Amino acid sequence: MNQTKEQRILNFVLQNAVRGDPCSVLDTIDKYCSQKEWAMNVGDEKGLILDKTVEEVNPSVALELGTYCGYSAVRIARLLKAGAYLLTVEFNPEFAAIAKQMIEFAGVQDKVKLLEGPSEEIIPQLKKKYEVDTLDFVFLDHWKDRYTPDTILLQECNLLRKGSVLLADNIIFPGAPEFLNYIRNNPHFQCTNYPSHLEYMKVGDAMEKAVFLG
Ligand SMILES: Cn1ncc2cc([C@H](O)c3cccc(CNC(=O)c4cc(-c5ccc(F)cc5)cc(O)c4O)c3)ccc21
Ligand SMILES: [Mg+2]
Repeated sequence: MNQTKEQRILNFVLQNAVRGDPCSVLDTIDKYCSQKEWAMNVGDEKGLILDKTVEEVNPSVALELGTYCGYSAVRIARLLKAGAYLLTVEFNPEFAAIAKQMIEFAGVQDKVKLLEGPSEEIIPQLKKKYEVDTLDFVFLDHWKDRYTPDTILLQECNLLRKGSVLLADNIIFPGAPEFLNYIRNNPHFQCTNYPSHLEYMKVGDAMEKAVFLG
């Protein structure tokens, strides 16, 4: 049976990265996806913006929407303080299986809880089923037309508190115009744009940070 691209990425990591070393896993994925097969990981350039935001927020509880192969889950988890954790949501079972192995190989499995299912189902379960009070940090990287409804759902479920930080990928490419319009015209959010480039390409992209004002 032919391997999927995501399986090829995982195998390249298992054979070339250092087990238990998150940075080596990230570097190995970036090497494969820039030299062999492009894939929609946040990548090394936008990854630095993600790193700086996570370090600035220093979250106790973080949420990621769109795990894919686990690249940004590893990227976020490696920066979390003792006792802090990341909940990452993936609805595609193949991607979830790859990400689980990627996260375990990187050695960050104790800091990451991979939740399988669509965000619109998982978000309303976070308080009762996953014992979340509020979220300190949310990374949005799933379907771009879901950024706005899920941001609204997070507010409706009282999962944001004054100072909660959202960071959204792909504001320019593929683009999230409806989200940009929603969040920038919403008085409950303070927005900052971070111009960058599409992962592994010379194409322009950007990330948008939105701080919830309560
Ligand atoms: C509801 N729900 N709940 C959980 C959940 C999880 C998923 C999956 O993880 C998933 C699957 C497919 C696509 C995405 C979104 N990502 C993208 O579409 C993207 C595209 C490109 C790009 C750029 C240039 C191209 F030419 C083509 C694609 C660059 C990027 O960085 C991306 O993030 C996410 C989906 C819906 C989900
Ligand atoms: Mg993305």
